[in-house]
Amino acid sequence: MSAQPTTRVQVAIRIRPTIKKGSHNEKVVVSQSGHNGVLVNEDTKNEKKYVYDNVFGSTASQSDVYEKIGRPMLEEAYKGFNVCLFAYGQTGSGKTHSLIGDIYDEDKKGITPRFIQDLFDEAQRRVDEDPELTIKVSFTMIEVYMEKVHDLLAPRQKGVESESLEIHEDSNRRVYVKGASVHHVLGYERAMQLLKKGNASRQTAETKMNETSSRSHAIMQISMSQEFESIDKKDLECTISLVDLAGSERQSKTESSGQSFEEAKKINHSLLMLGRALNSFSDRKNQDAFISLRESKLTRLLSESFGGNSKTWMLATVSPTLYNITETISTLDYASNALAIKNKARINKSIRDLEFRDLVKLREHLEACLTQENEALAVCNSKVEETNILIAKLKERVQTSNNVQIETELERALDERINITKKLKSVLQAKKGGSMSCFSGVCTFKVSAVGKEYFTLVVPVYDCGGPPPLLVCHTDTVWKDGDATCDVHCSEILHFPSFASGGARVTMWMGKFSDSKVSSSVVRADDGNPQLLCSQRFVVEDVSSPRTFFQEQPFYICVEGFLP
Ligand SMILES: Nc1ncnc2c1ncn2[C@@H]1O[C@H](COP(=O)(O)OP(=O)(O)OP(=O)(O)O)[C@@H](O)[C@H]1O
Repeated sequence: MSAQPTTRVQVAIRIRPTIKKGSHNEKVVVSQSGHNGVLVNEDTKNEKKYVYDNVFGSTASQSDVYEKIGRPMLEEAYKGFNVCLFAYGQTGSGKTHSLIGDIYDEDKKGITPRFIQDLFDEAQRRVDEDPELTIKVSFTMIEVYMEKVHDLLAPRQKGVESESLEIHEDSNRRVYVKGASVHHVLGYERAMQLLKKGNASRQTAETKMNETSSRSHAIMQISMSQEFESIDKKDLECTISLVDLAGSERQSKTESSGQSFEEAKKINHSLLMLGRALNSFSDRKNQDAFISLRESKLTRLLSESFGGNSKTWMLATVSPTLYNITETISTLDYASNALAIKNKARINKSIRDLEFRDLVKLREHLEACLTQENEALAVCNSKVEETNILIAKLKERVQTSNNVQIETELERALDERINITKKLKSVLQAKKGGSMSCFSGVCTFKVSAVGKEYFTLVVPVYDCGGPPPLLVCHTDTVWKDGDATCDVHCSEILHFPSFASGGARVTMWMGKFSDSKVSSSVVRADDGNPQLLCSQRFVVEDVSSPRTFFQEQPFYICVEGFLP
């Protein structure tokens, strides 16, 4: 597999303005230094400077923050990269203010509404420029509260706790929340309605530090696809994740008790796990990071954003006062760790694009077969024509003389014609490979863990007059003494198109090892779906860790259908 270029997580700090509360020590000890520095000045002797990608002082506007973070994210999203922004900081330091703000006030609205507005404006501009382009946008919003995942956009009944959802991984090892509602959105207004609804459903409570403190981590996810009618242009898709983390807090300061205390414990635990994962990544102990990302719901959901297929931004918010100095330093250290994390983002080309390319290749292949068959047919026809002429001449001579030699010649010529006809048939049969291929599609998957995994793969076949075929598979993977063994079994093809009644064949191979290609025999559909019973073992020796093996070994299965 070719190496992906790495991109570093972009880290910005926002220092909030002071709020007069009277009783606290409001002495300002944290300030901006240049466009990317933070100066911490607890007393005149202890001055420390931190450096990041961007720093916003207490007078920075919402628009300043958007231009430095939101706009570059939008540009990357339109190129087809997954992008993620997460806001981290002490409770009351301005995460929700920066990420969402007041959506009804032009000056006070945060990064998310500005991003969505620009996303739709840009979509309109692109569609006006290219009428063959369709841009689709969908919106999902979930929260992690007390280590449970909830859909913030699902209808809620008062007093009834909403359903807790499971986190799953698809065959490409992408994490998703099963059952979270996906809302297709046509414009800014609808997106704002959803954002407002999701925000209102979020768990908030009044604490000593913040009147409307977010008690959950909220993840807003926007999926965007750019589909072109012309097959010359590549379809693109991406996921945009905007994460408003619950605030880190010290129980002594927030004076939480009872339910609030339990909430605070869970919040602090998940943030601690996230911090450990950041530490491991910045220390490059990736093996440990892999493990810690699975230790809380939050880190699991954010796993792609650290070290994975995403361009990631972090906005850490801090208070400038001496009263909050311990939390501020902890946030600044947290953010410094994030500076060292490198991701492997790649442009996401959609499956539809592959279908088009497969279709074009198939058409070229069929046209080449047809040309070859026509040429073979023309050669055979001319030979048959020649022997017919010879036979006619010999018959004429037999009629005029009764020569034995001529009769023998005639018999030989007749035999030759039979042979040529037989040859013609076998040439045509060989060219068709038994029967004529009518579709082919290549599916890809990765194994996610040692053991058995059952799954179905969508066969990317374009225009087969119904739902695309589904390949039912399972894998059985063992990692022993440094050798990884993976048995891949294909058992059935569902939704098999009826026009391919000549049967089906599967060919499997493993990414790096194209010489590992193996094909099954052609299995007839016989009025139903082809039952394949096709298994193949792939072995890779000297694998340093199963994780390397799983992440780097895509498997491919080509499914072909044949005409009768
Ligand atoms: N940069 C800022 N400029 C003006 N007001 C701000 C700024 N940052 C925060 N605030 C105000 O401070 C209050 C608390 O901010 P916010 O709710 O965004 O904090 P938070 O970090 O999300 O806290 P929590 O983690 O408890 O949810 C809000 O009233 C918000 O409008």
